[in-house]
Amino acid sequence: MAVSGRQSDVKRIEAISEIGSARRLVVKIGSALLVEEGKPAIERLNSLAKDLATLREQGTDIIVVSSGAIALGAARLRLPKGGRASLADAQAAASVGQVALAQLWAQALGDHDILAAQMLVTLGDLEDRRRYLNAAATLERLLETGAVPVVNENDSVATEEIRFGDNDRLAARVAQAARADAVLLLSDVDGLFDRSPDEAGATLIDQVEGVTPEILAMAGDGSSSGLGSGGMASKLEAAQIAGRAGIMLAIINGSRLSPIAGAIASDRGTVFLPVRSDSARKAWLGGRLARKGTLIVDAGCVSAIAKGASLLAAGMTRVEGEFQRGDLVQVDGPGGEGLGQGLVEYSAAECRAICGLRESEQEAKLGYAPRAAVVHRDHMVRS
Ligand SMILES: Nc1ncnc2c1ncn2[C@@H]1O[C@H](COP(=O)(O)OP(=O)(O)O)[C@@H](O)[C@H]1O
Ligand SMILES: N[C@@H](CCC(=O)OP(=O)(O)O)C(=O)O
Repeated sequence: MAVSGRQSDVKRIEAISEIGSARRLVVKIGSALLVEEGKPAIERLNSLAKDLATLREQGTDIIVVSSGAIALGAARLRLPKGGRASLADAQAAASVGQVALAQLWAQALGDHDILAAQMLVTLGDLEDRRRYLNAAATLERLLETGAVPVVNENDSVATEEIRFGDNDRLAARVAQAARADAVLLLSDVDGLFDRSPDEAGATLIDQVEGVTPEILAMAGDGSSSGLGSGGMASKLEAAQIAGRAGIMLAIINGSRLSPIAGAIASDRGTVFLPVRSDSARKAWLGGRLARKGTLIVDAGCVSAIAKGASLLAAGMTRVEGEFQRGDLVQVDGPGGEGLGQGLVEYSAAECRAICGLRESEQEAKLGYAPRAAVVHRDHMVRS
């Protein structure tokens, strides 16, 4: 069973109307769509399950990423603020709500003779390469058996600093792990608008090629519709993660009945075209989220990195954060512009000691022969 290797077996899909031809599809549904006033939105869930069953009959593997545990659990436990008043509340609510959520999916998919398989993951499960490959293998096996994995974050154990918090980025990471061709994020809006859809004159963007700073600005402060946590900002981050892995991502309106069939028929929504197809390992690295620190580099280093060179100590001007050798760090240019991220070859203290030094000057500071680079190009992914 191949779970690593290149992403080249991902089929290139460029329009919502082509979703039906996807070999493997991840569909994410948010809390706001699945839970209404503390109760499951059964009609919507059943209609979505019917769409998913149709796609499966046509030969598309389906993975569901479903939010809603906290919202459902909070209503059952009568917790304030939808269970989000504190981390402890959210974790308790998720424990109670996840049982209900799994039952709902088992029933909705079961009506179409499809077995639902619950899979709860934490950020750490997908950040560590070995655990990531293990999760990938589980997904692969489940799909082989014909079950539909229903994935959610394991909210009852995930801690604040190391959690996704939104299921948009989780969906993109799952798509990468499963080598899916496309991700559909179901929202309560038709897609990405050029400004908040509540503002007069807001226009739907049909297609995005590369999530630029201008595109990111359209999501505003990232606030969401209420029950959810990610807002449009986390959907754009998800698009970046998927795009880097060569996977198309689309945002469509999930509030209507038969949302996927409707979006395929009308081709309405926002499509984020895959920007490149990194190797599976580089795509995994680029999609990692838990950065431990930042290395700031000078203009010369910016152009060297742009040409594919490694990050050398001589080009480093500042080191932020505390990290150990092998940790993931962000790499920024002199103006704070994000250049990429990679696995660092030194601890933060060692980086500070050799910051700005040439190779010949480093040994005296380190007490041992310096390594080839601070971040080697093979372990760096550009933004
Ligand atoms: N530029 C934008 N385009 C579309 N929606 C936006 C934009 N800026 C902010 N939003 C808000 O993002 C919300 C969708 O995110 P969210 O509520 O987190 O959904 P979900 O719970 O489905 O993940 C929309 O209802 C809208 O209010
Ligand atoms: N994992 C959480 C959902 C996180 C979240 O709020 O996601 P979303 O509603 O998609 O913005 C839950 O099941 O309640």
